[in-house]
Amino acid sequence: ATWSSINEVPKTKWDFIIIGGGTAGSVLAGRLTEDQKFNVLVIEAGPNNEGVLNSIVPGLQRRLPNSLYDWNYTTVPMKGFNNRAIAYPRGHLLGGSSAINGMVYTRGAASDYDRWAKVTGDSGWSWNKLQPYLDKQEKFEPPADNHDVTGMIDPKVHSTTGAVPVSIPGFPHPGTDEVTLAVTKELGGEFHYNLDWNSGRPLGVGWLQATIGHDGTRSSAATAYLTPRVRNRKNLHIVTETRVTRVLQTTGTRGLDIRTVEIGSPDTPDRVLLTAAKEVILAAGAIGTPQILLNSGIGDREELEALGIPVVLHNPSVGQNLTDHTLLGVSFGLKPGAIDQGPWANLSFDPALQEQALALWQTNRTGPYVAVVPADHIGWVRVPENSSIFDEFEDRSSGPNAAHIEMIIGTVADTYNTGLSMISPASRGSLKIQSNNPFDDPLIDPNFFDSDFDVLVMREGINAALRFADAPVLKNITTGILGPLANITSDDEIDAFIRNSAGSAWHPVGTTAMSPKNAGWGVVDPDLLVKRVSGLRIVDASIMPYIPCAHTQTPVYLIAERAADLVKEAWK
Ligand SMILES: Cc1cc2nc3c(=O)[nH]c(=O)nc-3n(C[C@H](O)[C@H](O)[C@H](O)COP(=O)(O)OP(=O)(O)OC[C@H]3O[C@@H](n4cnc5c(N)ncnc54)[C@H](O)[C@@H]3O)c2cc1C
Repeated sequence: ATWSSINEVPKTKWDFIIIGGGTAGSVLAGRLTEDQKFNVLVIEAGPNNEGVLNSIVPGLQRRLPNSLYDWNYTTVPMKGFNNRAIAYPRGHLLGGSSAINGMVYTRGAASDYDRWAKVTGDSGWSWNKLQPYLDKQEKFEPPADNHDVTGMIDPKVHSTTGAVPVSIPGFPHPGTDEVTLAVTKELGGEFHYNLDWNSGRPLGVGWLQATIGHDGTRSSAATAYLTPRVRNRKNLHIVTETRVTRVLQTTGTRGLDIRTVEIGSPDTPDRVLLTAAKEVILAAGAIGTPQILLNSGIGDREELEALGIPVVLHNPSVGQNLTDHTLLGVSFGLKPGAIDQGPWANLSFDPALQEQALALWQTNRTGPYVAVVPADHIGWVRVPENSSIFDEFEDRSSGPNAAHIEMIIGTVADTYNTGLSMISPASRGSLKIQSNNPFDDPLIDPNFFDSDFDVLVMREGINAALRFADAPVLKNITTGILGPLANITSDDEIDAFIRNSAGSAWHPVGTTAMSPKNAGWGVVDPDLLVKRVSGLRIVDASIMPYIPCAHTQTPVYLIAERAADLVKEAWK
């Protein structure tokens, strides 16, 4: 059942307490309670996801950041961003960030996972060994408008039997799509048509896939794994609007046995303590998880002591290695009438059209709101092999089939857009706490563009967008690049523009990274148990040692699906 106060939850013996009912937490809750002998409690800080219209209708996604369903964080000012601080949304409801995200469904390159396997010494994290978990995770369905997807995806690399409905856009944009596909034919090479970039070999341009199924509705970890049937299980209890402040040594145990969870609210000094018989599983995400560990005295000794927090375990890796992708919009003007965009061309700006789109969605799940944005393709490209970048810097991508840059391609009104993401970053940031008050916001420092490599690759991304737009079919109908890039040519000016304009793709990972079992760095072992502690596991985006060249929800789903098996195996 789902409750909204810890006082309502029946008192019982919990085998597992999951902190955070987000993307990973929902998967774990659903999978662990398949075994009736496990009694599971999920504690989620945000509200229930059920009935939250903005989270249900894909086209209303943009209303979720900076709302009640967002933690509403801001980063620290970042030097590489010319001292800009930026908003940093994180999901604050059941389903977590999967319930507020952009729904793009990407897996990255096979070599991204093989790199995890290599650095952790656990082949279980390799692309091949993770395939069964992809099968359990994905439920590929026909798109909302039922169009034939032959030639638009490779069915061999998709599962139709997993938990999370996935499809390609159910409201395509024929005029734009025709142009984009014509570019792939004209240019080929780095922009060749890739039938399915979710095959482990992403390079090229192919159709966008999203966690939106046949019903034109967002699938989140909560809608897919915490279905009404699952919530009815006697061995699953979910409590929302309840915040975990710390994890604690369990009374009567020796060594560092941490299976006790402290719940609190800023409105009262009262705290509730709950203990799990088997494990506490931290799934509070790349920001929440290290924050709870630091509040609990697990982190760098000197920094904790400076805040007056008693040190439980000295581990300077906690909160380090924060890695994220940067984003930069690059647009080209379209000649009037060059692409027939139908009646919805101004949807993004026109409230009357937005009302019509919502009405259509509500009537029969059709219209533009079955998709999140009017973009139907993604291109994945590499910096050319002969680029001088590699004279100075080592390549940070996971291998020759991994991408450095992502281009999200579509049109809005009279602009043809290539949203660029720098997805092979060298920069690493950190997550720290600013006081011993667990309710204070953490200090989030993605440290974007700390490394010049990242700026140079982003500049190469702009060059790639220019090469793309130079295809005759596009060149004929566009008026050139828009914004400041139209008037600047020197590398220094371009770099300044990048540092002044880029944002985040909202993909923070790596703040409690996994490392080999006896490594002197890292926070969790390859089985995701916290090093030098018993009873405490971490399952979420924090454990990634490297960020994949992918939007991060699918990698999190894979981590959580495998983790569920690791936990079941440990307690069978
Ligand atoms: C705006 C936005 C757009 C994105 N777009 C995409 C996209 O299009 N495609 C994609 O693949 N990825 C996208 N991502 C990234 C992706 O959604 C995340 O990487 C992924 O969902 C993270 O999963 P997680 O389980 O690690 O954390 P989350 O899903 O964030 O879950 C953490 C949960 O823990 C809860 N929690 C935190 N602290 C506490 C506490 N102290 N007590 C109790 N509960 C707590 C949170 O409320 C949350 O529910 C986007 C993210 C955002 C924010």
